[in-house]
Amino acid sequence: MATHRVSIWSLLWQMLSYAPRLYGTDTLLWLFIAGLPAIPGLIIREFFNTLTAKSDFSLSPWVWIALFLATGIARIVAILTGRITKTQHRFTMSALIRRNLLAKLLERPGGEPLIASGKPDALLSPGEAIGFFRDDATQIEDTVVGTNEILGEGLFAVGSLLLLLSVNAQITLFVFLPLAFIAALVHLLTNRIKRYRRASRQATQEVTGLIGEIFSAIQAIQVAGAEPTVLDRFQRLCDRRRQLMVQDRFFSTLLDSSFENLVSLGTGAILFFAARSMQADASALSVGDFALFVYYLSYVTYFLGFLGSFLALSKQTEVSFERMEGFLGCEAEAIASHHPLYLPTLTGNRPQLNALQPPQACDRLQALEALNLTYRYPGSDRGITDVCLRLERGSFTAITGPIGSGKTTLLKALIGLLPLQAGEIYWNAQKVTHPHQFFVPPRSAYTPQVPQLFSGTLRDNITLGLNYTDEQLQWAIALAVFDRDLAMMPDGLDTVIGSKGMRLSGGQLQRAAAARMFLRQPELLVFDDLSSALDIETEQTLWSRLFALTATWMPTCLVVSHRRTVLQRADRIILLNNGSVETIGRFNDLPSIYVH
Ligand SMILES: Nc1ncnc2c1ncn2[C@@H]1O[C@H](COP(=O)(O)OP(=O)(O)OP(=O)(O)O)[C@@H](O)[C@H]1O
Repeated sequence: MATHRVSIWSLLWQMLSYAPRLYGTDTLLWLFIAGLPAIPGLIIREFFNTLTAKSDFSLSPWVWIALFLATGIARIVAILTGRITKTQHRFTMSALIRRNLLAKLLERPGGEPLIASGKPDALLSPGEAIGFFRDDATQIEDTVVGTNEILGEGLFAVGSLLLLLSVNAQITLFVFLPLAFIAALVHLLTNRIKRYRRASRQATQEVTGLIGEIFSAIQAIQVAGAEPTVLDRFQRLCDRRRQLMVQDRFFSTLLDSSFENLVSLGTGAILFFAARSMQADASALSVGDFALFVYYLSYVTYFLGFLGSFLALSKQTEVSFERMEGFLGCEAEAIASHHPLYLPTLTGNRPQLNALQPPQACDRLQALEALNLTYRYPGSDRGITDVCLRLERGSFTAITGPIGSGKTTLLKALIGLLPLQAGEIYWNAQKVTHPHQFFVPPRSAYTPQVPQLFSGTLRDNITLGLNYTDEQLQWAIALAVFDRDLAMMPDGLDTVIGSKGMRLSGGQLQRAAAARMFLRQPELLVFDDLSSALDIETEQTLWSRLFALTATWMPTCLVVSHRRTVLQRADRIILLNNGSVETIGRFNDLPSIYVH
């Protein structure tokens, strides 16, 4: 969990030092874009002074007009180029945030529920989590890329201010009046700015979450005839979001317009005093000086309004970082940390990603021991308590027990998909300190009750991008008893299996996921209820093929099952009840009610 708050400015600095050359080029261009309008002011002064015969240059007014147009064209070219660098920098910034968010999410134990703001009762659906990748990443992107615009505008505002001071210092000092008001206003309203932003983000998250749930449960909604109820809830959430978004936007716009009005009032006051001073002493300000004053004043005042909006934006960006800290349970610096992104460069070069290599062999599993494993789901007393188990090399251990007795929780806690609240795990008598990083191929592989497959080809789903030969693939597929199914697929391994593997049956999904495990030849195979999707014969064939291999590869198996044939085959059975071990033994040791 985040322990100290890092300042938003230090985070922005961290972000913009990620691509210094790109940022530098973009900043230069924006200095140009912001600075070029300063030149017409001087031209205008000389133009008017030429007309009133007070110019030091004896040039025709047409020369000034031509120069005026040339500056305009130069600015258009700078803006066009600046747009290219700005776009590149913009997407680099949000890509870095998204990359870090994803990396942090993948570092977490995979089975741990997603929670917002570190509160166990604020569970998040995957749809809700998308808000961090979309809205918060974009918010940060906007602020980072806004820094060089504010820098450009600021630099030239300071230049203009110096010029104004040289023309008439007394009048110019009034410029600082609106600035003081703006700073005070932002300071005073910081909490409110952040509160409104938090509420609107939360409401958006809820709507996105419900959309995600509706899409994943569309069939269940139709079967239950729940469309009106779901739509009603959707409408209520949308209404709430509308109100909170309007509140947030209204407040931001109100702030922006307050800044502009403050600035306009300041401008009015300055012009009033300038006019009075001209009336009192005609030599104090020439017509050209007055024109120059008006021109540069708008330049300074525009910056003041912009600065006010940027300060408010930075407060809203603080909310984005705080939300991400709460969601990921890490410091904000980690969210802005530097890592390669492999994005195409401005010149179109696309950096090459290193090809992923299959996992290398690890130390052989001789014995896996777990002592007093305990995990209870956040905000409930359900889970597992003080579970001990020992798996010997090449053994076949089955976990069984009534529905909800904690079988899945035990598997997940053992292999680090859920963070342990108590207990210890030993691999060959060595303590495992980070199970979620340790129990991955080639040490261990796991197939959950509902395996996760992705839209793509069968080959991609089994290899997951690693370099395996077709021969290795065919071997793993045959081992998973998927060979006959594959033979009937017209495109073979290149068959596209649809979103989440929806074109496969439940049994095919399970066996495709099993092939993915076998391909990596892990020391430990963990299956959660393979029996639920396979008929007895197919499951028997799978185990027989697996055990026939012991000469080349001797995996240790830990499986959840209720099936009699599996329990009879098991070297050891762990019977769970209500989250605790009731019996450990062999098939004949089980109480008769558990033997189907
Ligand atoms: N994410 C969760 N949040 C809160 N409670 C949960 C969560 N997941 C599971 N539980 C509860 O923890 C207990 C153990 O669940 P678990 O899924 O481990 O049981 P199981 O024995 O695998 O059940 P089944 O045979 O139905 O697969 C159950 O009472 C369940 O309701």
